[in-house]
This record gives sequence, structure tokens and C-alpha cells, in this order.
Amino acid sequence: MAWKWYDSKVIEIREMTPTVKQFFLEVDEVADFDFFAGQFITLDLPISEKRLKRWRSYSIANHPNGTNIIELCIVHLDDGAGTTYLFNDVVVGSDIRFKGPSGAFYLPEKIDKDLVMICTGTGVAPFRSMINDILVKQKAFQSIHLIFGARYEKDILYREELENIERENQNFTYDITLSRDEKWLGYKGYVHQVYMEKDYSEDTKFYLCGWSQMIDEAVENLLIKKKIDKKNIIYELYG
Ligand SMILES: Cc1cc2nc3c(=O)[nH]c(=O)nc-3n(C[C@H](O)[C@H](O)[C@H](O)COP(=O)(O)OP(=O)(O)OC[C@H]3O[C@@H](n4cnc5c(N)ncnc54)[C@H](O)[C@@H]3O)c2cc1C
Repeated sequence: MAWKWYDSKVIEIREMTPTVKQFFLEVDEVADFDFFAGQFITLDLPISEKRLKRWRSYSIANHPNGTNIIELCIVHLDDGAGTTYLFNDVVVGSDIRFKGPSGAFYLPEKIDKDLVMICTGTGVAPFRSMINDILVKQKAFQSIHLIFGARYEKDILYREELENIERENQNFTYDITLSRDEKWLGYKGYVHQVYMEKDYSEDTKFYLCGWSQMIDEAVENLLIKKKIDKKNIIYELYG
């Protein structure tokens, strides 16, 4: 899908956790903003005179649904210029210019392999889009194992929705692992131990999304320790 520049208006902002917000953008002059589930858009924020320094990319967290509404799921970084602008200055009614949809981080039309989706924090956004897209289009899939990592229970994103999906779909497994929550009864630690202890079929596709520390370690583990062919490791690097 070819990208282009669009104008949009923020129509809703929801607090998901103390540091993460959902931003809903309504795209001007478009009835149906189409994209592949997993793609991202790039916002042009008024935070610098220099064009390239103003651009911040965000995965589209909703699935393509025939509307002109885009949902983003964004974590605020204390020292981050873009997210501080989004969290402090953007309100319902603000105008946001963006380009997109962009990126090649999406699933093939026919899903004929087991999928493992590994993410931390807002890295869950493209997977939430992909999973809902599969379910809404009633696409056949073999198995999906979603592994979500965060620090504390309060940081879990889209938990209720994903737990419901797990309850209703026996070939979808959802594991949460928390690195700092002493009281958590599930997996404790980073995402890596979760996929490392599982046995997956030989041609399983591993999709990773998040920041470089997690992605670098996961790619190394999958390639070297788990001997996964590199063509089966696909990732979206946030920075
Ligand atoms: C394709 C793509 C999709 C993205 N999708 C999302 C998304 O859906 N949600 C989202 O919240 N972000 C997403 N990001 C990250 C986003 O583009 C910005 O980098 C992020 O919001 C920080 O912008 P900032 O201007 O606040 O920080 P900046 O002023 O740009 O500085 C941030 C600095 O901190 C580093 N950094 C940023 N985030 C983290 C982190 N969590 N942990 C450790 N270091 C970090 C960056 O590498 C950079 O050095 C995506 C990035 C890409 C490339």
C-alpha cells in the first residue's frame, strides 16, 4: 500500500497505564484508511525546525476496519521530545499531520505456519492489530503464541481483550512475563525465558517488536541457541 501525507484530528485520548496513552486520529478526507495490519504511520510533530527531527513513527494498534480512525498506543519517555509533546500538548481536537501507511511488518495473506509474537510494552500494538485482523476476517491460522513483557502488572496493555481472545481461541496462547513485579504469579523476568523453554515446530515464524535491547537479545537467542533459520525471524525495531 503506497504511503502519502494525510491531515488528521485527534478525536479521543485514553489513559491505558500511568505512562501509556491511546490516541485516536480521524483522518481528513478519507472514508476508509486502508493498511496492512502491523504497519505504522509517521507523525510530523512541531518539535523542531528540521523536518527529519520532527518525525516519529507509531504502529497502528487497530486492525483495518473500513473506517478513517487510527488508534495509536504510545509510551511517554521522560526525556523524549516527541512523546512529551504528545502527552503534554496534544488534546482532543488537535491536528496531526502524518505519512503512511508504511513498513513491511505484516503477515502473509495465507498464514500456513505457526507464529510466535514476542514484544515488550507498546511493541504489542502491531500484534494486537494482526491478531484482530485474523479473527475479524476469520482467516485460518495454525497457532499463535503471543509473549508480552513489561515491568509491573499495571503496565500490561490490552490485557482483557487478549485474555478474552485466548479464552475463545484454543490455538491462541497469551503469556505475560513481568520483570519487576514481586507479587505476580505468572512468568517473572524477561520475554526470553518464555520462548526459550518452549519447543516450537521447525518452520515456526518468529515476529518480534520493541526496542533494540530486547530485539538484539531475542535475535541472538533464536539464531544461536534455538538454531532458528534467519528467514523465520522478522522484526520491527522501535529504536
Ligand atoms: C516503525 C516504528 C514504530 C514505532 N511504534 C511505536 C508505538 O507503537 N508506540 C510507541 O510508544 N513507540 C513506537 N515507536 C517509537 C517512536 O517512534 C519514538 O521513538 C518514541 O516514541 C520516542 O520518541 P521521543 O521523541 O519521545 O523520544 P526521542 O526524543 O526521540 O528520544 C528517545 C531516545 O530514547 C530511546 N528510546 C525510545 N524509547 C525507548 C524505550 N521504551 N526504552 C528504551 N529506550 C528508548 C530512543 O532510541 C532514543 O534514543 C516506533 C518506532 C518505529 C521506528
